[in-house]
Amino acid sequence: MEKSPHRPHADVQSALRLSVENLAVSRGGRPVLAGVSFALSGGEALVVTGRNGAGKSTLLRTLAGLLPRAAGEMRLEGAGEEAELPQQAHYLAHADGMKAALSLEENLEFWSFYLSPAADPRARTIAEALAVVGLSFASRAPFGALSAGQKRRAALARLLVAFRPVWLLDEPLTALDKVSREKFAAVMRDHCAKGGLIVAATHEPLGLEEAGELALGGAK
Ligand SMILES: Nc1ncnc2c1ncn2[C@@H]1O[C@H](COP(=O)(O)OP(=O)(O)OP(=O)(O)O)[C@@H](O)[C@H]1O
Repeated sequence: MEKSPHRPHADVQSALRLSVENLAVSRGGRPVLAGVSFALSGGEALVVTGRNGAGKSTLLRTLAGLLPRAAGEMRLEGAGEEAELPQQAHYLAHADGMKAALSLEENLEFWSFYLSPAADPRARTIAEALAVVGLSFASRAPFGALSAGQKRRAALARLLVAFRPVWLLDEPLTALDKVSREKFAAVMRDHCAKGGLIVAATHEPLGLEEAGELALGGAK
């Protein structure tokens, strides 16, 4: 199960490193993950694959600090003083994490402040993030009035309005059309080019051709 993804951007010299060793996680008293090990550095991406129920979401939730480990180690190095992985990571789940009655702008204002209360030059403004995901025209619309793909694009904008070096993405392309998929692939490549790292669970190609792959088979 161990996999070492190769470097998509050899020129990126980043001290950022995420290492996971012998991770085991149980859910509902049943082992879901066992012996999961991988390591990746700034500039790299890891694509997590596996059948339904293999434990992809479980792995991401564990990395995000939302599920306890039964065994194993997870370490993030080189991210600065506040080096705890959950505080350094954006976690994009299946759910979009937005309030239906608030406008897109209001939702992103909340996330920007919540995720990064201090101004950070590496973060995009809300207007910039909405432009990147092609939703400038809907900034005042209530989130609940958006289409499924527009909602997902809004959720992706959340990754941009606060800077976090680690992106944990669960099926990020769900409901996105072809153009939006290509745009988001470029956003992910840009994040890696700037020294960030990505762990993404997916059933379909993400457009990160040089990413490593971790194929989960589920715990025996
Ligand atoms: N809240 C829960 N309580 C108990 N078991 C759970 C819970 N959530 C998930 N599981 C179990 O954990 C296992 C792994 O689920 P997980 O969602 O991580 O799989 P996945 O690989 O992401 O699947 P999919 O491709 O369907 O999204 C499954 O067998 C599932 O039934």
